[in-house]
Amino acid sequence: MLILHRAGFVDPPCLAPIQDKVVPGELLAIVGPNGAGKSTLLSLLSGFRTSQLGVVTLDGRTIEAWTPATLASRRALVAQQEPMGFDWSVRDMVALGSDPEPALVEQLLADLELVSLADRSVLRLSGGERQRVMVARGLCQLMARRHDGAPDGGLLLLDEPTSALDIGQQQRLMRRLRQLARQQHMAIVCVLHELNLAGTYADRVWLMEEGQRIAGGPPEEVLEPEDLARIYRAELQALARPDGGPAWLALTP
Ligand SMILES: Nc1ncnc2c1ncn2[C@@H]1O[C@H](COP(=O)(O)OP(=O)(O)OP(=O)(O)O)[C@@H](O)[C@H]1O
Repeated sequence: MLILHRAGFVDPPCLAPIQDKVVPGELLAIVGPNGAGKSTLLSLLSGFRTSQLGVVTLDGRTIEAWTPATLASRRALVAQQEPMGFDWSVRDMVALGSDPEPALVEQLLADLELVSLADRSVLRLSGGERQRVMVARGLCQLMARRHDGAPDGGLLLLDEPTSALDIGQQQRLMRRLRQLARQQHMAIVCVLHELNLAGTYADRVWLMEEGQRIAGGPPEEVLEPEDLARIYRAELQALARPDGGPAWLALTP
């Protein structure tokens, strides 16, 4: 489990202290306008930047105390627009750095709808295909390196994983991530711009504004149409859902 103990940054990009945890089995969405600090927060959660205020602990140890190799077995970060590097095949890219069982790679290729592309060079993919390859690679990193004593499925951090996906791919990816969080007992954190995806699939939502997490909780509590219209400076129409979940949000013409 990852716990933020009033962790944050004072040097730019700044992040006001956050006290919260990310729990195995949950899908957590981070939302907020451009420049609100979502990627900055991911750099804190991943340990790529060290907290300058409180501390971040993973499985009870400060994140800096982990060696790179053991940390890589417990958390994976898929950044926005990761470089593809060399002329690897999709299958090799998914497995890169993880030494997985071949069956795991084939399973992930099937899960992310990449089977027909498995032997193609990653340099010859569309934007959405590339995005799914990098999500599969992040999952492979955690699932291949899982050791017997691991308390849970680890922490997967995804920065805008749906930004290049069509609506069908968005739906299938978000459903699969939610299912993997449950089945693998994995904590999955997604930065999302599409608020309806956060409202539909996330167990909890953190809302960022100007370097602060201003709300955190179940989607129906955090995704308040009036607050969102103000924060995003957008004119929104809120449509009630029959199941009583958070309202669907549409842009007014
Ligand atoms: N190295 C840096 N030095 C100073 N400020 C930075 C640096 N990197 C980012 N920033 C600023 O910090 C703020 C937060 O950036 P961040 O990338 O976390 O936002 P974001 O919420 O992920 O935005 P987006 O939705 O556009 O991806 C922005 O105002 C950005 O300009």
